[in-house]
Amino acid sequence: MQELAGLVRAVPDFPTTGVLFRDVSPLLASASAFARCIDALAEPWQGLGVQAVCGIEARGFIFGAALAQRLHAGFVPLRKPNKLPPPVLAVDYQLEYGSDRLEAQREAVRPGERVLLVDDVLATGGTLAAAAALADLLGAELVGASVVVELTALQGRTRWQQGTPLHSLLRY
Ligand SMILES: O=P(O)(O)OC[C@H]1O[C@H](OP(=O)(O)OP(=O)(O)O)[C@H](O)[C@@H]1O
Ligand SMILES: Nc1ncnc2[nH]cnc12
Repeated sequence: MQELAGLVRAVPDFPTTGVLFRDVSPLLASASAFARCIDALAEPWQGLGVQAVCGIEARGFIFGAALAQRLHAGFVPLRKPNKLPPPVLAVDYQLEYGSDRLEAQREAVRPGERVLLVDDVLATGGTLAAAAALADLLGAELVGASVVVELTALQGRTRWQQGTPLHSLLRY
């Protein structure tokens, strides 16, 4: 985990002044670190019958697609507005630096399908909470969520639903 942490770059004042951006690009660029990261993300969910991994645009797609393969699950993209053809379901949310909307195709998940949410970073928790609300709208059974980086000072975990597992690999 130490090696993975060393491959997340801290970038001050990006994308706006006052934000310390955690950049996972160096981790992705290392074949061994990326593989270890996917191993570690998959570990808590082995044997829990995850049927679909829902990755959050954009960086959540990278980790989510690889994790879906590792868990022998399908992949469902949760996308920013106006990217998916209709019919879609949508949830609006606030970010550390702005507001946004997540959309999923209405038929993307079968009712009761066991889904796992994946993203690169948990900051204020708005994105992951919106993804959980979207999974609910889709009629999915939410098994839990995994993120690579948790920014603990922003207390995003307090916006996560109690009783549903939320795993993070690296905490700052
Ligand atoms: O916990 P929160 O405060 O909601 O923030 C976390 C979200 O912010 C970033 O995404 P961003 O919207 O910047 O999009 P990107 O992945 O397309 O760069 C990150 O990838 C998470 O999805
Ligand atoms: N500080 C941060 N670094 C990387 N991604 C983020 N998403 C929200 N806040 C972020």
